[in-house]
Amino acid sequence: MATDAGIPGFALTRVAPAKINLGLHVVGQRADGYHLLESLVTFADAGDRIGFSISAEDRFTVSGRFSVDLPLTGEEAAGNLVLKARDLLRAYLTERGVEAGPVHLHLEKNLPVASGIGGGSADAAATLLGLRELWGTSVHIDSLKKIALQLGADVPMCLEGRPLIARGIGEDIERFAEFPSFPMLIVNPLKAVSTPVIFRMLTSKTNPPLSIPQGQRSASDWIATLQSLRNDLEPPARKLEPEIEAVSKALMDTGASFVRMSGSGASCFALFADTDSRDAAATVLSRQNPNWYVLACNSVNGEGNCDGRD
Ligand SMILES: C[C@@](CO)(OP(=O)(O)O)[C@H](O)COP(=O)(O)OP(=O)(O)OC[C@H]1O[C@@H](n2ccc(N)nc2=O)[C@H](O)[C@@H]1O
Ligand SMILES: Nc1ncnc2c1ncn2[C@@H]1O[C@H](COP(=O)(O)OP(=O)(O)O)[C@@H](O)[C@H]1O
Repeated sequence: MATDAGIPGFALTRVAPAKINLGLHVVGQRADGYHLLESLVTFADAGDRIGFSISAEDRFTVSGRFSVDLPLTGEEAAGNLVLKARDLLRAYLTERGVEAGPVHLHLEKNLPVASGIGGGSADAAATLLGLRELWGTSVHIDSLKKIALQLGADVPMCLEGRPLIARGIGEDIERFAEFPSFPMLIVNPLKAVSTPVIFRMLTSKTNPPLSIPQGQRSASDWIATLQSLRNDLEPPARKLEPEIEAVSKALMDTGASFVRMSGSGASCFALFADTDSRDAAATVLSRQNPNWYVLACNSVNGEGNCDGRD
C-alpha cells in the first residue's frame, strides 16, 4: 500500500497493513511439520510503515511504539524480516545482472510484535514491493511470491493486502473480492504469543475445511457466515495466554457484531455496524484497559484500498 503522507525524508513510503484471519481452519500437516490451513483473510487499512531511499551505504533505522521490541544489534538484528527481504531480493536481482544498490530502509513499527496480525510478514512483503519500485525493476509478481514464501508462510498473502482465501501453508491464494469493508477494532493485551508453540499445542490437525456459502449480500449475511467459521488456533492460544479470554469478552461487551482471535493470537478483532460504535468501543476499552493495544481501523475492500500491487 503506497501512502500519500510519506515518512519525511524518504523517496517512497509503503504501509505494511495488519493481517486478520477472519477464519482459520487447520486441515492437515505436511511431512516437514508445517500445517495445512484454510483461512479467510483480510487486512486493516493501517499498520507499520516503511520508508525507502537510495543511499551511499545500506542503512536500517526504526521508530514507532513497538520498535523497542525489535533487536537492533548483533546477529538478531539481521533476522529482521525487512533486512531478510532486502537481501533475498537483492541476491535474486544480482544473480540476473540487475543492479540493486545500497538503500536506507526505515521501519516505523506501529504493530505489536508476535501478535497474530502478521506485522513482520507485512513488513517483509512491503519491503519487497517497495524495493522493486525503488530499484526500478520489473520482477514479476510470481517471482516475488516465491521469494516471499522463503521469508514466511504468511508473506505471500501480505503481498496481496486484500481479502483472500489462503490454502496450503498459506501460499495457495485465491482473491476474495466479495468480502466487504467493515469498521474494525484490533485489541492485543501486549502479551507476545509464539506461533510455533501454538501450532505444537494443537490436539487435532485434521479439522473440517472452510465452507463459505454463495450469495451473501448484506453485512449481516457476512456476519452469519463468519460465525460459522472457526479459528482452530484459538483454543490452544487461550490455554497459553489466559488474557485472550478477557480481551474477547471485553470486545463482546461493546456490542460488536463479531469477535474472534486472529492467527496464533493474542490479538482479537471485532467488526462493527458503523464507525461511531467502533470509536465509542475504542474509547471505552482504552479507558478500562490502559495497558492494552487498541487500534480503530477499517478492514480493506476487495481492491485492497491500495495501489501499486499487481
Ligand atoms: C498462524 C498464522 C496464520 O496466518 O499467522 P500468525 O499468527 O503468525 O500471524 C501463519 O500461519 C503463520 O505464518 P508465519 O508467521 O509467516 O509462519 P512462519 O514464519 O513461516 O513459521 C513459523 C512457525 O510456525 C509454524 N507454522 C507456520 C505456518 C504453518 N502453515 N504451519 C506451521 O506449522 C511452524 O512451526 C513454523 O516454524
Ligand atoms: N519487522 C519485524 N516485525 C515484527 N517481528 C519481526 C520482524 N522481523 C522479525 N521479526 C520476528 O518475527 C516474529 C513474528 O513476528 P510477527 O510478524 O510480529 O508475528 P505475528 O505474525 O504473530 O503477528 C517475532 O518473534 C519477531 O522476533
